[in-house]
Amino acid sequence: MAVQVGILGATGAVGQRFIQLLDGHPTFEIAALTASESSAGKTYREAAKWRVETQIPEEIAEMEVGATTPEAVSDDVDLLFSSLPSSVASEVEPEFLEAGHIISSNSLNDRMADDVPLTIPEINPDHLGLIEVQRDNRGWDGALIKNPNCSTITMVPTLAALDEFGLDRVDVTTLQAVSGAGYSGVTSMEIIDNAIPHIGGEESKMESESRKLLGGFDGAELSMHESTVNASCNRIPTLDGHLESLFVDLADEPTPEEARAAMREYPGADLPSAPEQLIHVFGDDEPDRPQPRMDRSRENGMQISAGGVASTDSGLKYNCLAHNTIRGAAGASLLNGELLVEGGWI
Ligand SMILES: N[C@@H](CC=O)C(=O)O
Repeated sequence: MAVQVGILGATGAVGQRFIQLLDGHPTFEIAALTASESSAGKTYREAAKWRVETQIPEEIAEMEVGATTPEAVSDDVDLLFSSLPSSVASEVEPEFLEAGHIISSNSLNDRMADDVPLTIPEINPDHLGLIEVQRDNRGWDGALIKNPNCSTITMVPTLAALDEFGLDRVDVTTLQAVSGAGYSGVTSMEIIDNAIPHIGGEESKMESESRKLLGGFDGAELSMHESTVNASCNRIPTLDGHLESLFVDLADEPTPEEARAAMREYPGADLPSAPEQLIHVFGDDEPDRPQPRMDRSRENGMQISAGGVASTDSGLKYNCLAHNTIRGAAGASLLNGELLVEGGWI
């Protein structure tokens, strides 16, 4: 049986990635597309300036776009994906939740709320149990689940793999693609021949979300992971794919070989859109990988890459990379939607 899904904020950059990733999905069928009032009533083709490298699926191009209100979305829709700007999402998502909808959201609001699961299916699927706590607290029948920010998703799988060695401290510097800022987020005059050493709010997101993802859940409450995470975030003129350089302190001082093996062997998830292998790890013979253009599309853009693993005085250093608008945004919400189905929440 197909699961009927809707996309809130379907015309934006991440909304378009949802449409691309849902095309041909084995269980999810798009039944609703919403956008701002000015797009409501138009066909998707009229409402959206399509910017993804594949074509708009024909049946989606002709679908009518609705307003982003619970009244405009049929009760038959089983799952909503949200890629709304957080200022809109913080107003509108509660209205859908009170109307009983289940939302897998990429938006920033509520990611750090104590009763909202922030999940990466391969890392902390057990945190979905927070939905019961959320329903008790908020008194709604719906459910809200969030995925982390793209730059957090890029590094956390590698940290989860290394945590078996006792993760104490992480210092990360990012080189983030322009698509992370959304369409026209950074102008060509600002970014060509340049790098911008500031992305508003990004550092604190990486520092807090990563510790929630790696933290524990005892069935009632979450606890944050005890490590210290320091982030420095930079915008560079790549189109897609966030590259990050990490220095990590690990209590057990693994060798680079042991660290590479832990990352390679870290288990994936048995979900339709999950990569076969979560982390692709480059060896010493390819010290210049991963690279955004070469490695962001591995396993349909859903795989994380790591490389350059080497020892330091207090631990290890390495680089990692992920496709920010696929694995780091729409693909992350999609996987969380698949996790909700697998867990019987839908
Ligand atoms: N906040 C991120 C979004 C991810 O792609 C960024 O600015 O890059």
